[in-house]
Amino acid sequence: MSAAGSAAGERLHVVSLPLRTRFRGITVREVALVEHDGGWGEWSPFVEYDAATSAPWLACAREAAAGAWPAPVRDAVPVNVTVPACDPARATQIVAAGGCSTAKVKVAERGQTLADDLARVEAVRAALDALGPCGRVRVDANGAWDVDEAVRAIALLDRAAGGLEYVEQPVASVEDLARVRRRVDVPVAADESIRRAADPYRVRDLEAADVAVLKVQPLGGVAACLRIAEDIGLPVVVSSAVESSVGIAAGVALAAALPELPYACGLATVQMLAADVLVDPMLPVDGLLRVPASGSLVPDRSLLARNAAAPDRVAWWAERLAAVEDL
Ligand SMILES: O=C(O)CCC(=O)c1ccccc1C(=O)O
Ligand SMILES: [Mg+2]
Repeated sequence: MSAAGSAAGERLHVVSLPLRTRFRGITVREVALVEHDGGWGEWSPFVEYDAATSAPWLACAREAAAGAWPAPVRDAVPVNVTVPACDPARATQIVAAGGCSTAKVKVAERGQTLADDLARVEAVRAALDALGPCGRVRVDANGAWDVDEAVRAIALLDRAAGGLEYVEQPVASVEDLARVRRRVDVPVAADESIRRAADPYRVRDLEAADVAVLKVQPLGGVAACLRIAEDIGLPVVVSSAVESSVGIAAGVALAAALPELPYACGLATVQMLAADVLVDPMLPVDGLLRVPASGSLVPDRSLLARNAAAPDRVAWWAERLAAVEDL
């Protein structure tokens, strides 16, 4: 069995979900699901994260399991297809299968060149145009460029995309983000500068971004993100950490509760998984994710069993949970 006991009647179920295409250097996404009093939440900090980094992710899972999400103001959330740093032929397939008119393309991956990124973005633009007239392309560099590299790459990618909707985290530091923003016409989105920062509001104070990307787990849950959204004064894109459908439901709850949602959200990532924990997974139809009426979702027992992680991994997650609780 994949369950391990923990504090106060909480149970942890660890599953190992294969990815269809390598992403962030991983081919399997290991996630823990927290069950408490009939409620469920996902706790899935990446395996390399330490206890302190993993703590807000646990707060998000417990908020979900407690059924403590705010009421939605919309019944569907527009989403983007996510294109890993793959070859152009694979990118074409992913966009065609995704059925979303907005694509987010990973760029600046270690070991690849700008020419690789340009070829991928050109393929994505062509695949979107084959789907319909309103295709949008955004790119995410995960902070990999320096300022000069970013300025040059953004100009070329903007051309290859036939216009970029925005560039996400082109450089690592918030100071550099502000420098890039002053040198390019393409809007700049902040991701790591918010979710990994001691102070997410420096992005606002330095006028470093046009868009705030919020991920519910690293930022401590739906209520915490709603507060950040209100205070940061930027349009928000809710994005996933490549979660099972249970984790995606938390992102959907945030996106559904935001007063304004001007951009497609990065919540279609169940498309990247070859297995999931719900019989009816959180997959978009025509670029829209339906907001579930019941809020937090209950995983299917047989899918939990089928995708259960190995016993040594279950033990590792139980220890990890104990380490977060000892903080
Ligand atoms: O936003 C998306 O389209 C998908 C989610 C995504 O890109 C992501 C997933 C896991 C970890 C980091 C990131 C990221 O946005 O950098
Ligand atoms: Mg990002």
